[in-house]
Amino acid sequence: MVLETVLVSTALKTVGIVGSGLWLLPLMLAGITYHNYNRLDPESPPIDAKMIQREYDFIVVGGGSAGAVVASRLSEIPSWSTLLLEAGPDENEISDVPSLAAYLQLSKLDWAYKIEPTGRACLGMKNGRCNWPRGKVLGGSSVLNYMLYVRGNRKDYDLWESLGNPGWNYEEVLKYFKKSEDNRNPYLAKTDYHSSGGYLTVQESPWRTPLVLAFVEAGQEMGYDNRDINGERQDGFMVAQGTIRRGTRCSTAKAFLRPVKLRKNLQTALNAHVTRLLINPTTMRVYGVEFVRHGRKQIVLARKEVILSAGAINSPQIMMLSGLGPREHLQKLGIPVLRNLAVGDNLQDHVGMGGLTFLVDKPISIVQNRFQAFPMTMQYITKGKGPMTTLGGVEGLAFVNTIYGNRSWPDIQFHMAPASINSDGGLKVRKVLGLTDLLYNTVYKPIANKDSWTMMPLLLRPKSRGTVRLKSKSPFHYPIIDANYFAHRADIDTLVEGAKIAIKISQSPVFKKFNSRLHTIPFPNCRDHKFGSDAYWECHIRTISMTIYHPVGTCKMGPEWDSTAVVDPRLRVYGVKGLRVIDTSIMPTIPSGNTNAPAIMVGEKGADLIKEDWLSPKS
Ligand SMILES: Cc1cc2nc3c(=O)[nH]c(=O)nc-3n(C[C@H](O)[C@H](O)[C@H](O)COP(=O)(O)OP(=O)(O)OC[C@H]3O[C@@H](n4cnc5c(N)ncnc54)[C@H](O)[C@@H]3O)c2cc1C
Repeated sequence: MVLETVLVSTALKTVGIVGSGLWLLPLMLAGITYHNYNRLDPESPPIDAKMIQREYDFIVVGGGSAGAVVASRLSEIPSWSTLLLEAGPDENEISDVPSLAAYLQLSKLDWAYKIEPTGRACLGMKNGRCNWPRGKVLGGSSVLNYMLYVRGNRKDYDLWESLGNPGWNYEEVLKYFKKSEDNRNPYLAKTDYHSSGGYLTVQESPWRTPLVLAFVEAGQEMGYDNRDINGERQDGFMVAQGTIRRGTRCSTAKAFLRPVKLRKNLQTALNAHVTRLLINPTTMRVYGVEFVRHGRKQIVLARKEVILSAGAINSPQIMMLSGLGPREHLQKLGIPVLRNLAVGDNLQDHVGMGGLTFLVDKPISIVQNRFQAFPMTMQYITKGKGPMTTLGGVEGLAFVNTIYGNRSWPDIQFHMAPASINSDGGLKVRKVLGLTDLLYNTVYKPIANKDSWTMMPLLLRPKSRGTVRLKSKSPFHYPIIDANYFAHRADIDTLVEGAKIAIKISQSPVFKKFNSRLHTIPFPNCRDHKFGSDAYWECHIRTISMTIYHPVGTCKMGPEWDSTAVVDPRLRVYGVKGLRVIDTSIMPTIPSGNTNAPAIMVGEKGADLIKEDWLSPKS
């Protein structure tokens, strides 16, 4: 009876989260419950604090990739008390499953943002607007992400330091990447660039298709090495590493918060939406935050500091709601300006070309309706193996350079997946992308459920810059996000070159074994251009302009003389006492690679900066 109740309630809860179209859920949930997964897991979920004290030493706003790290590390000091406020709930059984990553988008664990239409990008999405998922859950976007573990290029961090940020060069940040890491692939763990024993588990998915091996071999045929792209050099091809543990997702909440949940000096409050900072306008000191929890407005005070780790959209939103931001914008909304700062500027994201599809003749790709629910689910539950452990479908990664880049600092990344938009028969992927019916029905429906694979060329260092602005004074109105993709001509030119390299890779001899060929139904809005010409690829890129969800830069770190800087190199907000920002928004330029590991690195380093500032004899 107890078992049945648990099953039914978990199933109902989950179906509410991911929709009812998922045929394998009941089976999976039965298996998970039968094996009493929670009890076997040495790290059971964190404790949601019912009662919140009046005052803490530190308040961390947002328990995402960076915030979870900050809260965990601050609570290592027994005499400091820390409160972590997170707007979303805890993770669930579905978010644990690596292959179901896309199913979390547009669910209640997603802020479900959309960017403004520009007419230059996202033309194949409904109303010309791309979806911008962000995790609204403990663990933040590390719960929604595709788990790819990528650090970026050493030159990214050397650049940060050269912009006036001492302590942020590659050698310095490498220490922090390694501090977090527990790499479980021995061939990587033993190198100088990786480590074992940290909180964050990193390993390859235990399952792969022959297509990823062909991808790596094709890279070699093109003159690129099969190498650890997080190691000495970045250019090359490899089977992806991911933040997974025993075949399931290792979010930052699992990695950094669960092991320390019994510490008396750390409290975590879920479903606590921070609405503004409390700032004394005379002293310009932040002394607490206001938040809404279960419909009730509350305040909590900070003795030492408030740390904003709400991510690249919400950290600037909270600052602007509190009177810290661009003067004219705040005045227009009637928000008293406490400090004129370039908050919300400098928005950068990796935009890529989605939908490039190659068909193959052999049954070697991921085709949703071919996978057998029962054996696949049992393999996942009992052994942590099989297709359900694939990193959101992505198997291979590569860094290459176009004619505009160079080998030591590649300008294009490829994500290779043994599936494409057609592989689930139109059930989910087209929806999370927000594709128009015309585009899907014309191009992808004719090949629905056919064996295929994709490569997504991604622009690593865009020149275009966007903004985040408030829609209104209400903390519950979504901010206006203008990604401003392709404002700069060079961005589109580089991506077109990336597309051509991708096609060359797909034509290499190794892929011929599978009779791999480009899917050539033209996009309806691109028919005026000759298929395969530069102009056609440009039109394709502007039609399925794909974010891979890496917004950064909106509370830029920089030296005092840089008028666009919001935080100093110790991540303290200029002109305000007791306030730091520690998340992807501080990045002055976007790293050349996926941003989760860099966000965790920022969390690690940020926590150490706080410790240095409060514990050194001088302070
Ligand atoms: C769908 C998707 C796929 C991705 N795939 C990858 C990948 O494979 N590899 C990779 O490296 N990167 C990936 N990324 C990017 C990566 O996950 C992010 O860059 C990283 O998680 C950002 O970390 P953060 O700490 O800046 O913000 P987040 O992790 O987003 O954390 C912000 C937290 O603050 C909370 N919050 C926001 N506002 C408030 C408020 N007002 N009050 C209280 N709490 C608040 C949020 O709910 C959230 O928990 C992906 C991202 C997404 C969305």
